[in-house]
Amino acid sequence: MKHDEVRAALEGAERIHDGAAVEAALARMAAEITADMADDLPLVLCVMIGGLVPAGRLLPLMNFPLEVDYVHATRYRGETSGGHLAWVAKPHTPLKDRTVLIIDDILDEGRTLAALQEYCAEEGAAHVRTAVLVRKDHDRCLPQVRADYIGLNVDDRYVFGAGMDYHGVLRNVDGIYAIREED
Ligand SMILES: O=P(O)(O)OC[C@H]1O[C@H](OP(=O)(O)OP(=O)(O)O)[C@H](O)[C@@H]1O
Ligand code: HPA
Repeated sequence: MKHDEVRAALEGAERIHDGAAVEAALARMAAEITADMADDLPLVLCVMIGGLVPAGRLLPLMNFPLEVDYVHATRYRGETSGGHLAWVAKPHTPLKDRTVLIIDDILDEGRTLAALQEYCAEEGAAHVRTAVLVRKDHDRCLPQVRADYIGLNVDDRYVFGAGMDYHGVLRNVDGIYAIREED
C-alpha cells in the first residue's frame, strides 16, 4: 500500500475505542487471567502477528510465573477478508500437559482460534484458554468458538490498530479504528 493511501485511510477512519479504553480493557483482562491462571505456570502463546501488541501489553500486567512462546498462523495475509489458514510457525515448546493461554488481537469468524485450539488439543495440552483484545459482533463466527477473555467488542466492520493491520500496516496505531466502507 502506498504511503498516501495509508494516510487517506487513516484520516477517513472512525475511532471506535481510544487508547485509554484499550488500556483499561487490557488491565481488566490481565486481572481476570491472573485470578484464573496464576497458579498454573501457563504457556502463553502469542499469535503472530496481530497478537504481538496485546500480548506484549498484557504480559507485564500478568504478575505471576509463566512461559512465552509464539505461533504464526495467518488467513488474511494483508487482505480484509479471510481465506485458508496457513501455518508459518508452530510453537517450539512442547504443549503436552501444559495449561496454555492463546493471545490474539481479534476474534472474527473464529477460524484461526478454532485451528489453534484443535492444534493444542492434538499436542496434548491439559487446558487451553483464549484471550482476544477484540471480538467482532456478527453471526458468522464458528459456533464452537468463544474466547475466555475479551477486551472490547466492535461492530461488523474492518478494524485496525492495537495490533490489527489494514493491508499490512497500521498495527502500531494506539486505539481501534474502523475503515470507511469505500476503503
Ligand atoms: O477469527 P478469524 O476470522 O480467523 O480472524 C482472526 C485472525 O485474523 C487475523 O490474523 P491474520 O490472518 O490477518 O494475520 P495477522 O495476525 O498477521 O494479521 C487476526 O490476527 C486473527 O489471528
Ligand atoms: O477486522 C479485522 N481487522 C484486522 N484483522 C482482522 N482479522 C480478522 N478480522 C480483522
